Amino acid sequence: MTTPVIARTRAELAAARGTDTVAFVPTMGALHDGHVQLLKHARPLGETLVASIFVNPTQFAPGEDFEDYPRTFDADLERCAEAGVDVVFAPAVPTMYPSGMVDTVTVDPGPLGTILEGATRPTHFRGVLTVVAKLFGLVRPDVAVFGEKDYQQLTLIRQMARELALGVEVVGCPTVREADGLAMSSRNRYLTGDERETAVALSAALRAGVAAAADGPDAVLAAAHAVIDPADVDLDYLVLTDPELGPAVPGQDARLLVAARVGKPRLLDNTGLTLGGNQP
Ligand SMILES: Nc1ncnc2c1ncn2[C@@H]1O[C@H](COP(=O)(O)OP(=O)(O)OP(=O)(O)O)[C@@H](O)[C@H]1O
Ligand SMILES: CC(C)(CO)[C@@H](O)C(=O)[O-]
Ligand code: BAL
Repeated sequence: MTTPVIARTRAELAAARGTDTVAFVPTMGALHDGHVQLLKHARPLGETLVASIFVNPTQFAPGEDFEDYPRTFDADLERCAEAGVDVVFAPAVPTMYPSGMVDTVTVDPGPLGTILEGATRPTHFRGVLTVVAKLFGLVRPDVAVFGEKDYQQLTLIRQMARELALGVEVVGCPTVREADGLAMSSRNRYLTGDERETAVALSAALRAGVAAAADGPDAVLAAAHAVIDPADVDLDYLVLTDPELGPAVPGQDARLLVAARVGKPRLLDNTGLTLGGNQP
């Protein structure tokens, strides 16, 4: 087991990073087995493995859970050590935002940032992409690993790295689930016992959609909707797209994405599938 170096400042990070190739896993902490899987996936992808733990204020809108977001630094450090992390970058807010939260240059996520999550959280992806761009600038990774659980985020970060030529290879990692199918998420700890049982409907809906894939897009959506009881689950969206989040095409690979509030937390899940049906 390694003991990670903890870097709090930009100078400490630069010293700890060294000159070897770097694989990087950005997180907001409250680490669970999903994060550990990302770290294990990233471990062989660089000589040095850097994880960041930073609850980024600019991706939370006023009234969202920035203050309440779980912070479990000591336990996170143990999980990082077990997963072979060399450097944990855990900056304070002014280290990431030296001028305060008033950066005049930010990353515009473009049209993809306004749909799905972006329709409900209109400032979210600007905050995510801006902090990820800053983290890339500070950590200077060769490879960065993100979870498919946040599929729209992964898609946007890939697009940013490609279109802004950031020189970072963005790698996606499959969603890690609880035994009953619920996607692991730091916010699952907000669920009460009853809500935890209800929350399994999201992954069950995705499985029902996948089981109907051969019958085409309408059948997928009908099967998935049939699993969700609107009395318990406050559904935000349940949609079928192509893998780039454009319109789904019969006969081709697709993505089925769901977001819903179950009690306090807003939960996300998604899956890949191949649609039956005739191509137009
Ligand atoms: N169940 C999971 N499987 C795979 N990757 C995951 C999972 N949960 C989170 N990740 C990934 O971990 C990285 C850090 O995510 P973050 O720290 O926001 O955790 P989270 O569990 O998604 O938290 P939240 O509950 O706030 O959405 C992201 O790339 C995210 O997609
Ligand atoms: C990518 C990220 C670390 C940026 O704050 C965050 O959105 C997350 O943990 O998914
Ligand atoms: N993993 C998503 C981070 C957020 O909801 O702010």
